[in-house]
Amino acid sequence: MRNVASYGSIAKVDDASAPFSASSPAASRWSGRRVRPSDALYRNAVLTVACVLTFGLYFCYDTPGALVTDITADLHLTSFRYNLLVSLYSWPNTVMVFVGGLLIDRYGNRKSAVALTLLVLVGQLIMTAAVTLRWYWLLLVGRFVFGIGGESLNVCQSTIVSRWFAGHELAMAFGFSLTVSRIGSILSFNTLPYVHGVVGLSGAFAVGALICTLSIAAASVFVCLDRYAEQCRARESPPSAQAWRYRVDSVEEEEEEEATGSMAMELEDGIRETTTASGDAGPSTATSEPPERPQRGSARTPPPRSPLQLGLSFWLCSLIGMLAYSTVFSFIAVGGDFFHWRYGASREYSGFLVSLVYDISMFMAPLLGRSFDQVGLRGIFLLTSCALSTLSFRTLGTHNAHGNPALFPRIPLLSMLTLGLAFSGVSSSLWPSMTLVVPAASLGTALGVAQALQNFGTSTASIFVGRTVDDFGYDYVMKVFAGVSAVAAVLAVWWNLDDWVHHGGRVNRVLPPEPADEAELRRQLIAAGLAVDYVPLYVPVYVLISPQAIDTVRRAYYRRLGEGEMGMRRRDLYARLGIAHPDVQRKAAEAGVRLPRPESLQRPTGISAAMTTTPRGSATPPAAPIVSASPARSPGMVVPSATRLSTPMASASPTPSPGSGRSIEGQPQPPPLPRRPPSSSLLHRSWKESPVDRSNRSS
Ligand SMILES: C[C@H](NC(=O)[C@@H](N)CCCCN)C(=O)O
Repeated sequence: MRNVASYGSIAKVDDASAPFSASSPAASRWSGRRVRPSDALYRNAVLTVACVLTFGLYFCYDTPGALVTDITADLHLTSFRYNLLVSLYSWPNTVMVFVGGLLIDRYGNRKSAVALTLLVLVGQLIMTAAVTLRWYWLLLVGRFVFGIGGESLNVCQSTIVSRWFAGHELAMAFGFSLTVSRIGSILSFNTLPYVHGVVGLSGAFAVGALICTLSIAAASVFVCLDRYAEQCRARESPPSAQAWRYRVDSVEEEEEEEATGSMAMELEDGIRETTTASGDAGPSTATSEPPERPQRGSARTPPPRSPLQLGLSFWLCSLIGMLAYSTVFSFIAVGGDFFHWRYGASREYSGFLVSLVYDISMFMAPLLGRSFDQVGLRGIFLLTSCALSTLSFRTLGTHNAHGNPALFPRIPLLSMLTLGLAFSGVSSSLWPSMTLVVPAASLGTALGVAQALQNFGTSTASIFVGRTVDDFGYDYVMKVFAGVSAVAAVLAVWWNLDDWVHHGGRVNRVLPPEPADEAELRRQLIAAGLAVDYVPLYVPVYVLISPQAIDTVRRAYYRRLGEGEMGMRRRDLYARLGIAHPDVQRKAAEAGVRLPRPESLQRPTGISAAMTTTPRGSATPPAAPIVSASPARSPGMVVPSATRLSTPMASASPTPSPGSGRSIEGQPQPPPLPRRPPSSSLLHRSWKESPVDRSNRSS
């Protein structure tokens, strides 16, 4: 997968470790226990404030559109001047939002959220002052500032959502954020004309500024919630545990490792964890923002990737978004005019048809998001949505002899319904998919690039429409839009194939349940002494010296010697008794090495010494201890088979008593047998008593 340090996971880590048991957050608050970041209430609060972050932005973004006739009349704007004002949101963002993404990766979501909501407010206040003073140039300045803050705020919101809700809630959380944004747009279109009638243009812009303060309040609450989550995590997780990061299952391991310099282990029962000495990059990450930037304390902290390193999958996804969004956004900008011109629709009905795109998206976004979380298929849905978009524009642009749409005669409503569905599908599947194809540390950068491309596409499409409509008419524009959507669909096919072939179909997979459960399981294992809470650097070492690894090597070696299970057991018995195996004695004799006397062979170190002095180096390996593959279970705890891999030998075996020593690998020995003088009769009896052993011996 790709690694997103899910706040969900972090929250559950808190959940697992915190000494709370009450399930109702409200009840627990009254009973004295603190609310934990993993509580549903807490997470819903985070989602709410994350959604409200862009509410003011979307309300104000659509203010010129909602007041187009009033603005142009009151400020005496030509069509060109009006369009310049509108497009000044997008043009700077073909570059600036990319810079914003980099800064978000660098400074983190909390600082960014506050700074960007403030910037949006400042932009809106400048515009309010401009319409009051009737200074057009100031209006342009205000829109410019507003746009710079606004698009980066979109990116910031996406990174917050993806980090708190990574996993099986991701798309739904994105869906809710889209819904709130759409409500902002719809509210703007439906209330501002009335507000303007009551308080005038300045008042209408001031209402927008007022709503922007809501977003600032949301950003402030987010800072508190996020910081509290970080504190919980820091308090309840030991530093080494903080280095654990749980992966969203959809980013390939190799990408993860490449991106974070980490090592991923796949445990036997499919638990996938990533340990990392890194995390999101940033200068202030050492201790300040664990949820965003988990502790690393390592020089291996990778910087966010440069856009060129983000991979084909990301670029395809961004291009699809650019094409799909640019057609819809620029259509929305001229839709009212189009319906009036083509169908003679009234201003109200045209407005209704255009707003259907947002209306449908508002309702569909969380529903689609939930479906994506449950069935996956984001990539397939993005492809279907692009195809549906093609169909919608094609039907709007193809007309019969009477000038009515050929496929849906006199019912542009149907085309708009399908376009609304298509737009919902694109917006609901694109952004969650985006978070699955790039490493967490580069998410801000990636979303910045994607938004920059989208702004470039939208600005270009708007200019294209402006220049084309007069000469070739709307039908031509609709056909071009259908063609652009078809290209997006083709890219979506490519994107799906690439993802399927190279990444195992991650964008279409159902994300696993929150890895929090795994975190809890690990915590229980550690508490029970059945797993180690090791630091990332030790992981490769641990894999190499794990009981399984040693046992595998031992078995492979013995098999080469032609020995079966019983032969191996016999060697174990020798080892327990601290006696050199006859093979060892023979090889020692061949090599001219004097074995220590039997008394000293009681100590495995004696064996080790004897073994290591074997000149050929390939002499019989030490008799490795029998490793228990079934550690004891603590009451009420489910221990998966994975336990074996994560169970240190030290905890699987009692502490070696003096004299039991360690094998050559430094592993603790199983409990020693009662110390008695080595006796060949004892060994003899052991063999003789087992018929299997007997046959083994004779063979
Ligand atoms: C999330 C996405 N928004 C964007 O991509 C913004 N760049 C566009 C803002 C335009 C607001 N009407 C979306 O709205 O689906």
